[in-house]
Amino acid sequence: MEGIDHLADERNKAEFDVEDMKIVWAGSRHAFEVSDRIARLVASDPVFEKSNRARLSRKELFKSTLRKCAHAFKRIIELRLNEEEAGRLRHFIDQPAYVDLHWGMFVPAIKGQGTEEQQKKWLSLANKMQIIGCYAQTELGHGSNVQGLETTATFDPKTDEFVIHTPTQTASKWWPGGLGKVSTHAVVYARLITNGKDYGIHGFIVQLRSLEDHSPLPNITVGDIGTKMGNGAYNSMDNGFLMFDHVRIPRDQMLMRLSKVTREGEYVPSDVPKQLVYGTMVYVRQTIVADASNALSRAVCIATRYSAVRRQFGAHNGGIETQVIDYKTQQNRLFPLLASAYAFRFVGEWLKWLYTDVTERLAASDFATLPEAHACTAGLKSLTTTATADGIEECRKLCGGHGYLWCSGLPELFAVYVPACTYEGDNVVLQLQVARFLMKTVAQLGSGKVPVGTTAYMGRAAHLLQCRSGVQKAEDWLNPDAVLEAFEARALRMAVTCAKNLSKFENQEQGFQELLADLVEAAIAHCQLIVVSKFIAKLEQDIGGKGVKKQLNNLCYIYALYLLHKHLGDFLSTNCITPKQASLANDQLRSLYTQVRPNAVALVDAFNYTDHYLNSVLGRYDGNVYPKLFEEAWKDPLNDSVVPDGYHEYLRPVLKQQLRTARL
Ligand SMILES: CCCCCCCCCC/C=C\CCCCCCCCCC(=O)SCCNC(=O)CCNC(=O)[C@H](O)C(C)(C)COP(=O)(O)OP(=O)(O)OC[C@H]1O[C@@H](n2cnc3c(N)ncnc32)[C@H](O)[C@@H]1OP(=O)(O)O
Ligand SMILES: Cc1cc2nc3c(=O)[nH]c(=O)nc-3n(C[C@H](O)[C@H](O)[C@H](O)COP(=O)(O)OP(=O)(O)OC[C@H]3O[C@@H](n4cnc5c(N)ncnc54)[C@H](O)[C@@H]3O)c2cc1C
Repeated sequence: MEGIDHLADERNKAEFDVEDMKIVWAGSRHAFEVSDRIARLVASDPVFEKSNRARLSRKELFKSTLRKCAHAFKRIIELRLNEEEAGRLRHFIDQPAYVDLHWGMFVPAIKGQGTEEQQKKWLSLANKMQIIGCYAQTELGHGSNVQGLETTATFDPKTDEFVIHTPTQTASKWWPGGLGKVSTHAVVYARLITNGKDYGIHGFIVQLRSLEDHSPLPNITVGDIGTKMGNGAYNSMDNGFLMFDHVRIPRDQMLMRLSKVTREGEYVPSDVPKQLVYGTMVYVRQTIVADASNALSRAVCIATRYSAVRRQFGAHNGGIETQVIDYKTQQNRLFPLLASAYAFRFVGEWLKWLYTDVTERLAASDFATLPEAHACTAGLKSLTTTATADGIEECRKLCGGHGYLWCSGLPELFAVYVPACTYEGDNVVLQLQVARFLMKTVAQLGSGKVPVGTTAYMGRAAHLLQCRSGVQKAEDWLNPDAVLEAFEARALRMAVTCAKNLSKFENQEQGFQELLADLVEAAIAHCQLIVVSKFIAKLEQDIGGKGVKKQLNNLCYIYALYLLHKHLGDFLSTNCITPKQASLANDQLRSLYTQVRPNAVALVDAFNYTDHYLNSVLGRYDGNVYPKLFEEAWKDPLNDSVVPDGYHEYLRPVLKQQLRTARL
């Protein structure tokens, strides 16, 4: 059956041009061409083989990761790949590795927080990978509470050095990726102490290992924190621990673009917001949002193709059974995830723009949009990673029993992805940042300060607090104004209710702690509004290609109406819509599922994933699932021999014993 396209019928049903949709998904023709070329390059290179990852021991997996990274770097140089191409190469190699932290956090931290001189010195080494760095912030005792970090950097004016020290066990650095076995250097976050005064958390470049033989430098204890969830998965990464025993570094290894310490030990505070020390996290959160659509689309691609291949029930007299994708329950679980993948793609594009915009403003000493950029990156990182992790698990269930097999690609994808809900800020902690931002914005309403950007809708409070939805028939839910008004009114009313409840407390912080759960829900409502509004804004752009806009339109309203259905309690209890209007939204949703159904396989083909990247028997492009499941099963080490190891020691005696007992 090799070579037959089992999904050909599905592909023939499509009502739009897949090639055009591929360009929309990639962001531009150029981005598509780069991705396509690099994906094929990776798929055809045997060093990047990954189908056996589950069967490797941790040590073998780690070594194979080192090999892949070294080979990738060699190819980057040989082929003179630019930054964009190198990024795609790392993406399609699809194996978490120290390079992620080196390029994704160490280098950006130096760029963002280092002086020009420091950048010149350290980036020239880091860019050639003559040093490899990680981002050592989290400690055993504190991760979310950055202000609670305990590691100290005490200035010694006698020697013009900082003394980096781990005063307690809980102060040990714990978790940094790339730290355990690879990094030669780290940006270490520590409390800066000079002239006996603690000035809070600052970044320092610290060498950890010898550049000659890789052994830890004196007074440094470093190692890997141990195996993490799942086979393969994130275990290719050497998340590490690190302790300092009065390690000395020159003063000029404090990252001094923001605040400084002089030769005399005087602390010169930053003349820009001190929160810029958190800038690397804002950058990475933005990349995590962009990446959410990759992970979710991958799971959705697998579940959609398999749902079209898989048949259950519906046959009489041995006839052909129903494709499971035709069940409305399957559609109601799958299509909102398909729509979310597209929604996250577009909100990711927008967030990238916002990040670039705030960076340019900061360079021009305009700090006005920093709080919004922080709130958006934090809130959207939280929203998209939670939905993606849950979505991958839902896709596994959508594939029935076979989804539980490692070779479905879904268990490993889940295990790799789920820590995104925790790293770079726990998702609840991040939504609470959004909530604080919203409470401030609500408090300023009526003060003359006009809310802008993603909170601009709050400026229309007079209308949004009392409006009633005008939806009268199901199709009215396809009106962008009706959808936006419902989402805006819900978000605003939830935020205002929280603010009112907060005002009943004498102590605002105590009130905030008491209302945490409601505040998180208000923050989520605000973030969902952002995603819906950016999807609608995308549809207002000039999108060409046969039938493409129609499909995106359907997906946009599936995303919005599914959220409305899922959070019906919010919409009803805030009186934004009536039960009748909710029921009309459901009718519209079902109709949209019917319209998406013939296009579903083509909509996931538009992601343009190679079989290598998907690494899934169930998600194969050709849909040839069953013979390939057998092939994979035969490859399992347990099937190397017909009679298993241990038979003579442990099985035979039991069987013989039973035989004797049975004879008695
Ligand atoms: C060989 C081939 C190579 C090819 C190339 C490869 C290319 C690869 C590229 C890869 C690219 C990217 C990949 C990246 C991979 C990532 C892998 C993930 C790794 C994960 C790393 C980590 O987890 S690092 C650790 C992260 N830690 C956290 O996130 C901690 C969470 N906590 C916090 O962020 C904060 O402390 C807090 C937000 C919770 C705030 O705490 P607190 O209430 O104590 O507040 P503060 O007193 O500290 O501050 C209060 C005011 O500051 C505002 N604030 C807070 N944070 C920010 C911010 N980030 N920006 C701006 N403002 C901020 C806050 O709002 C308060 O403001 P006011 O209310 O106005 O006072
Ligand atoms: C795979 C992985 C890779 C990582 N890589 C790095 C790295 O490279 N560098 C680095 O420095 N760190 C790294 N980390 C650490 C990561 O950033 C932290 O784990 C993360 O910030 C969460 O902090 P925590 O572990 O202290 O969680 P905690 O804060 O202890 O969270 C525990 C629970 O408490 C809740 N909670 C905490 N505070 C509050 C609050 N104020 N209000 C309400 N609820 C609260 C949380 O919601 C959560 O449910 C990594 C972590 C993982 C899992």
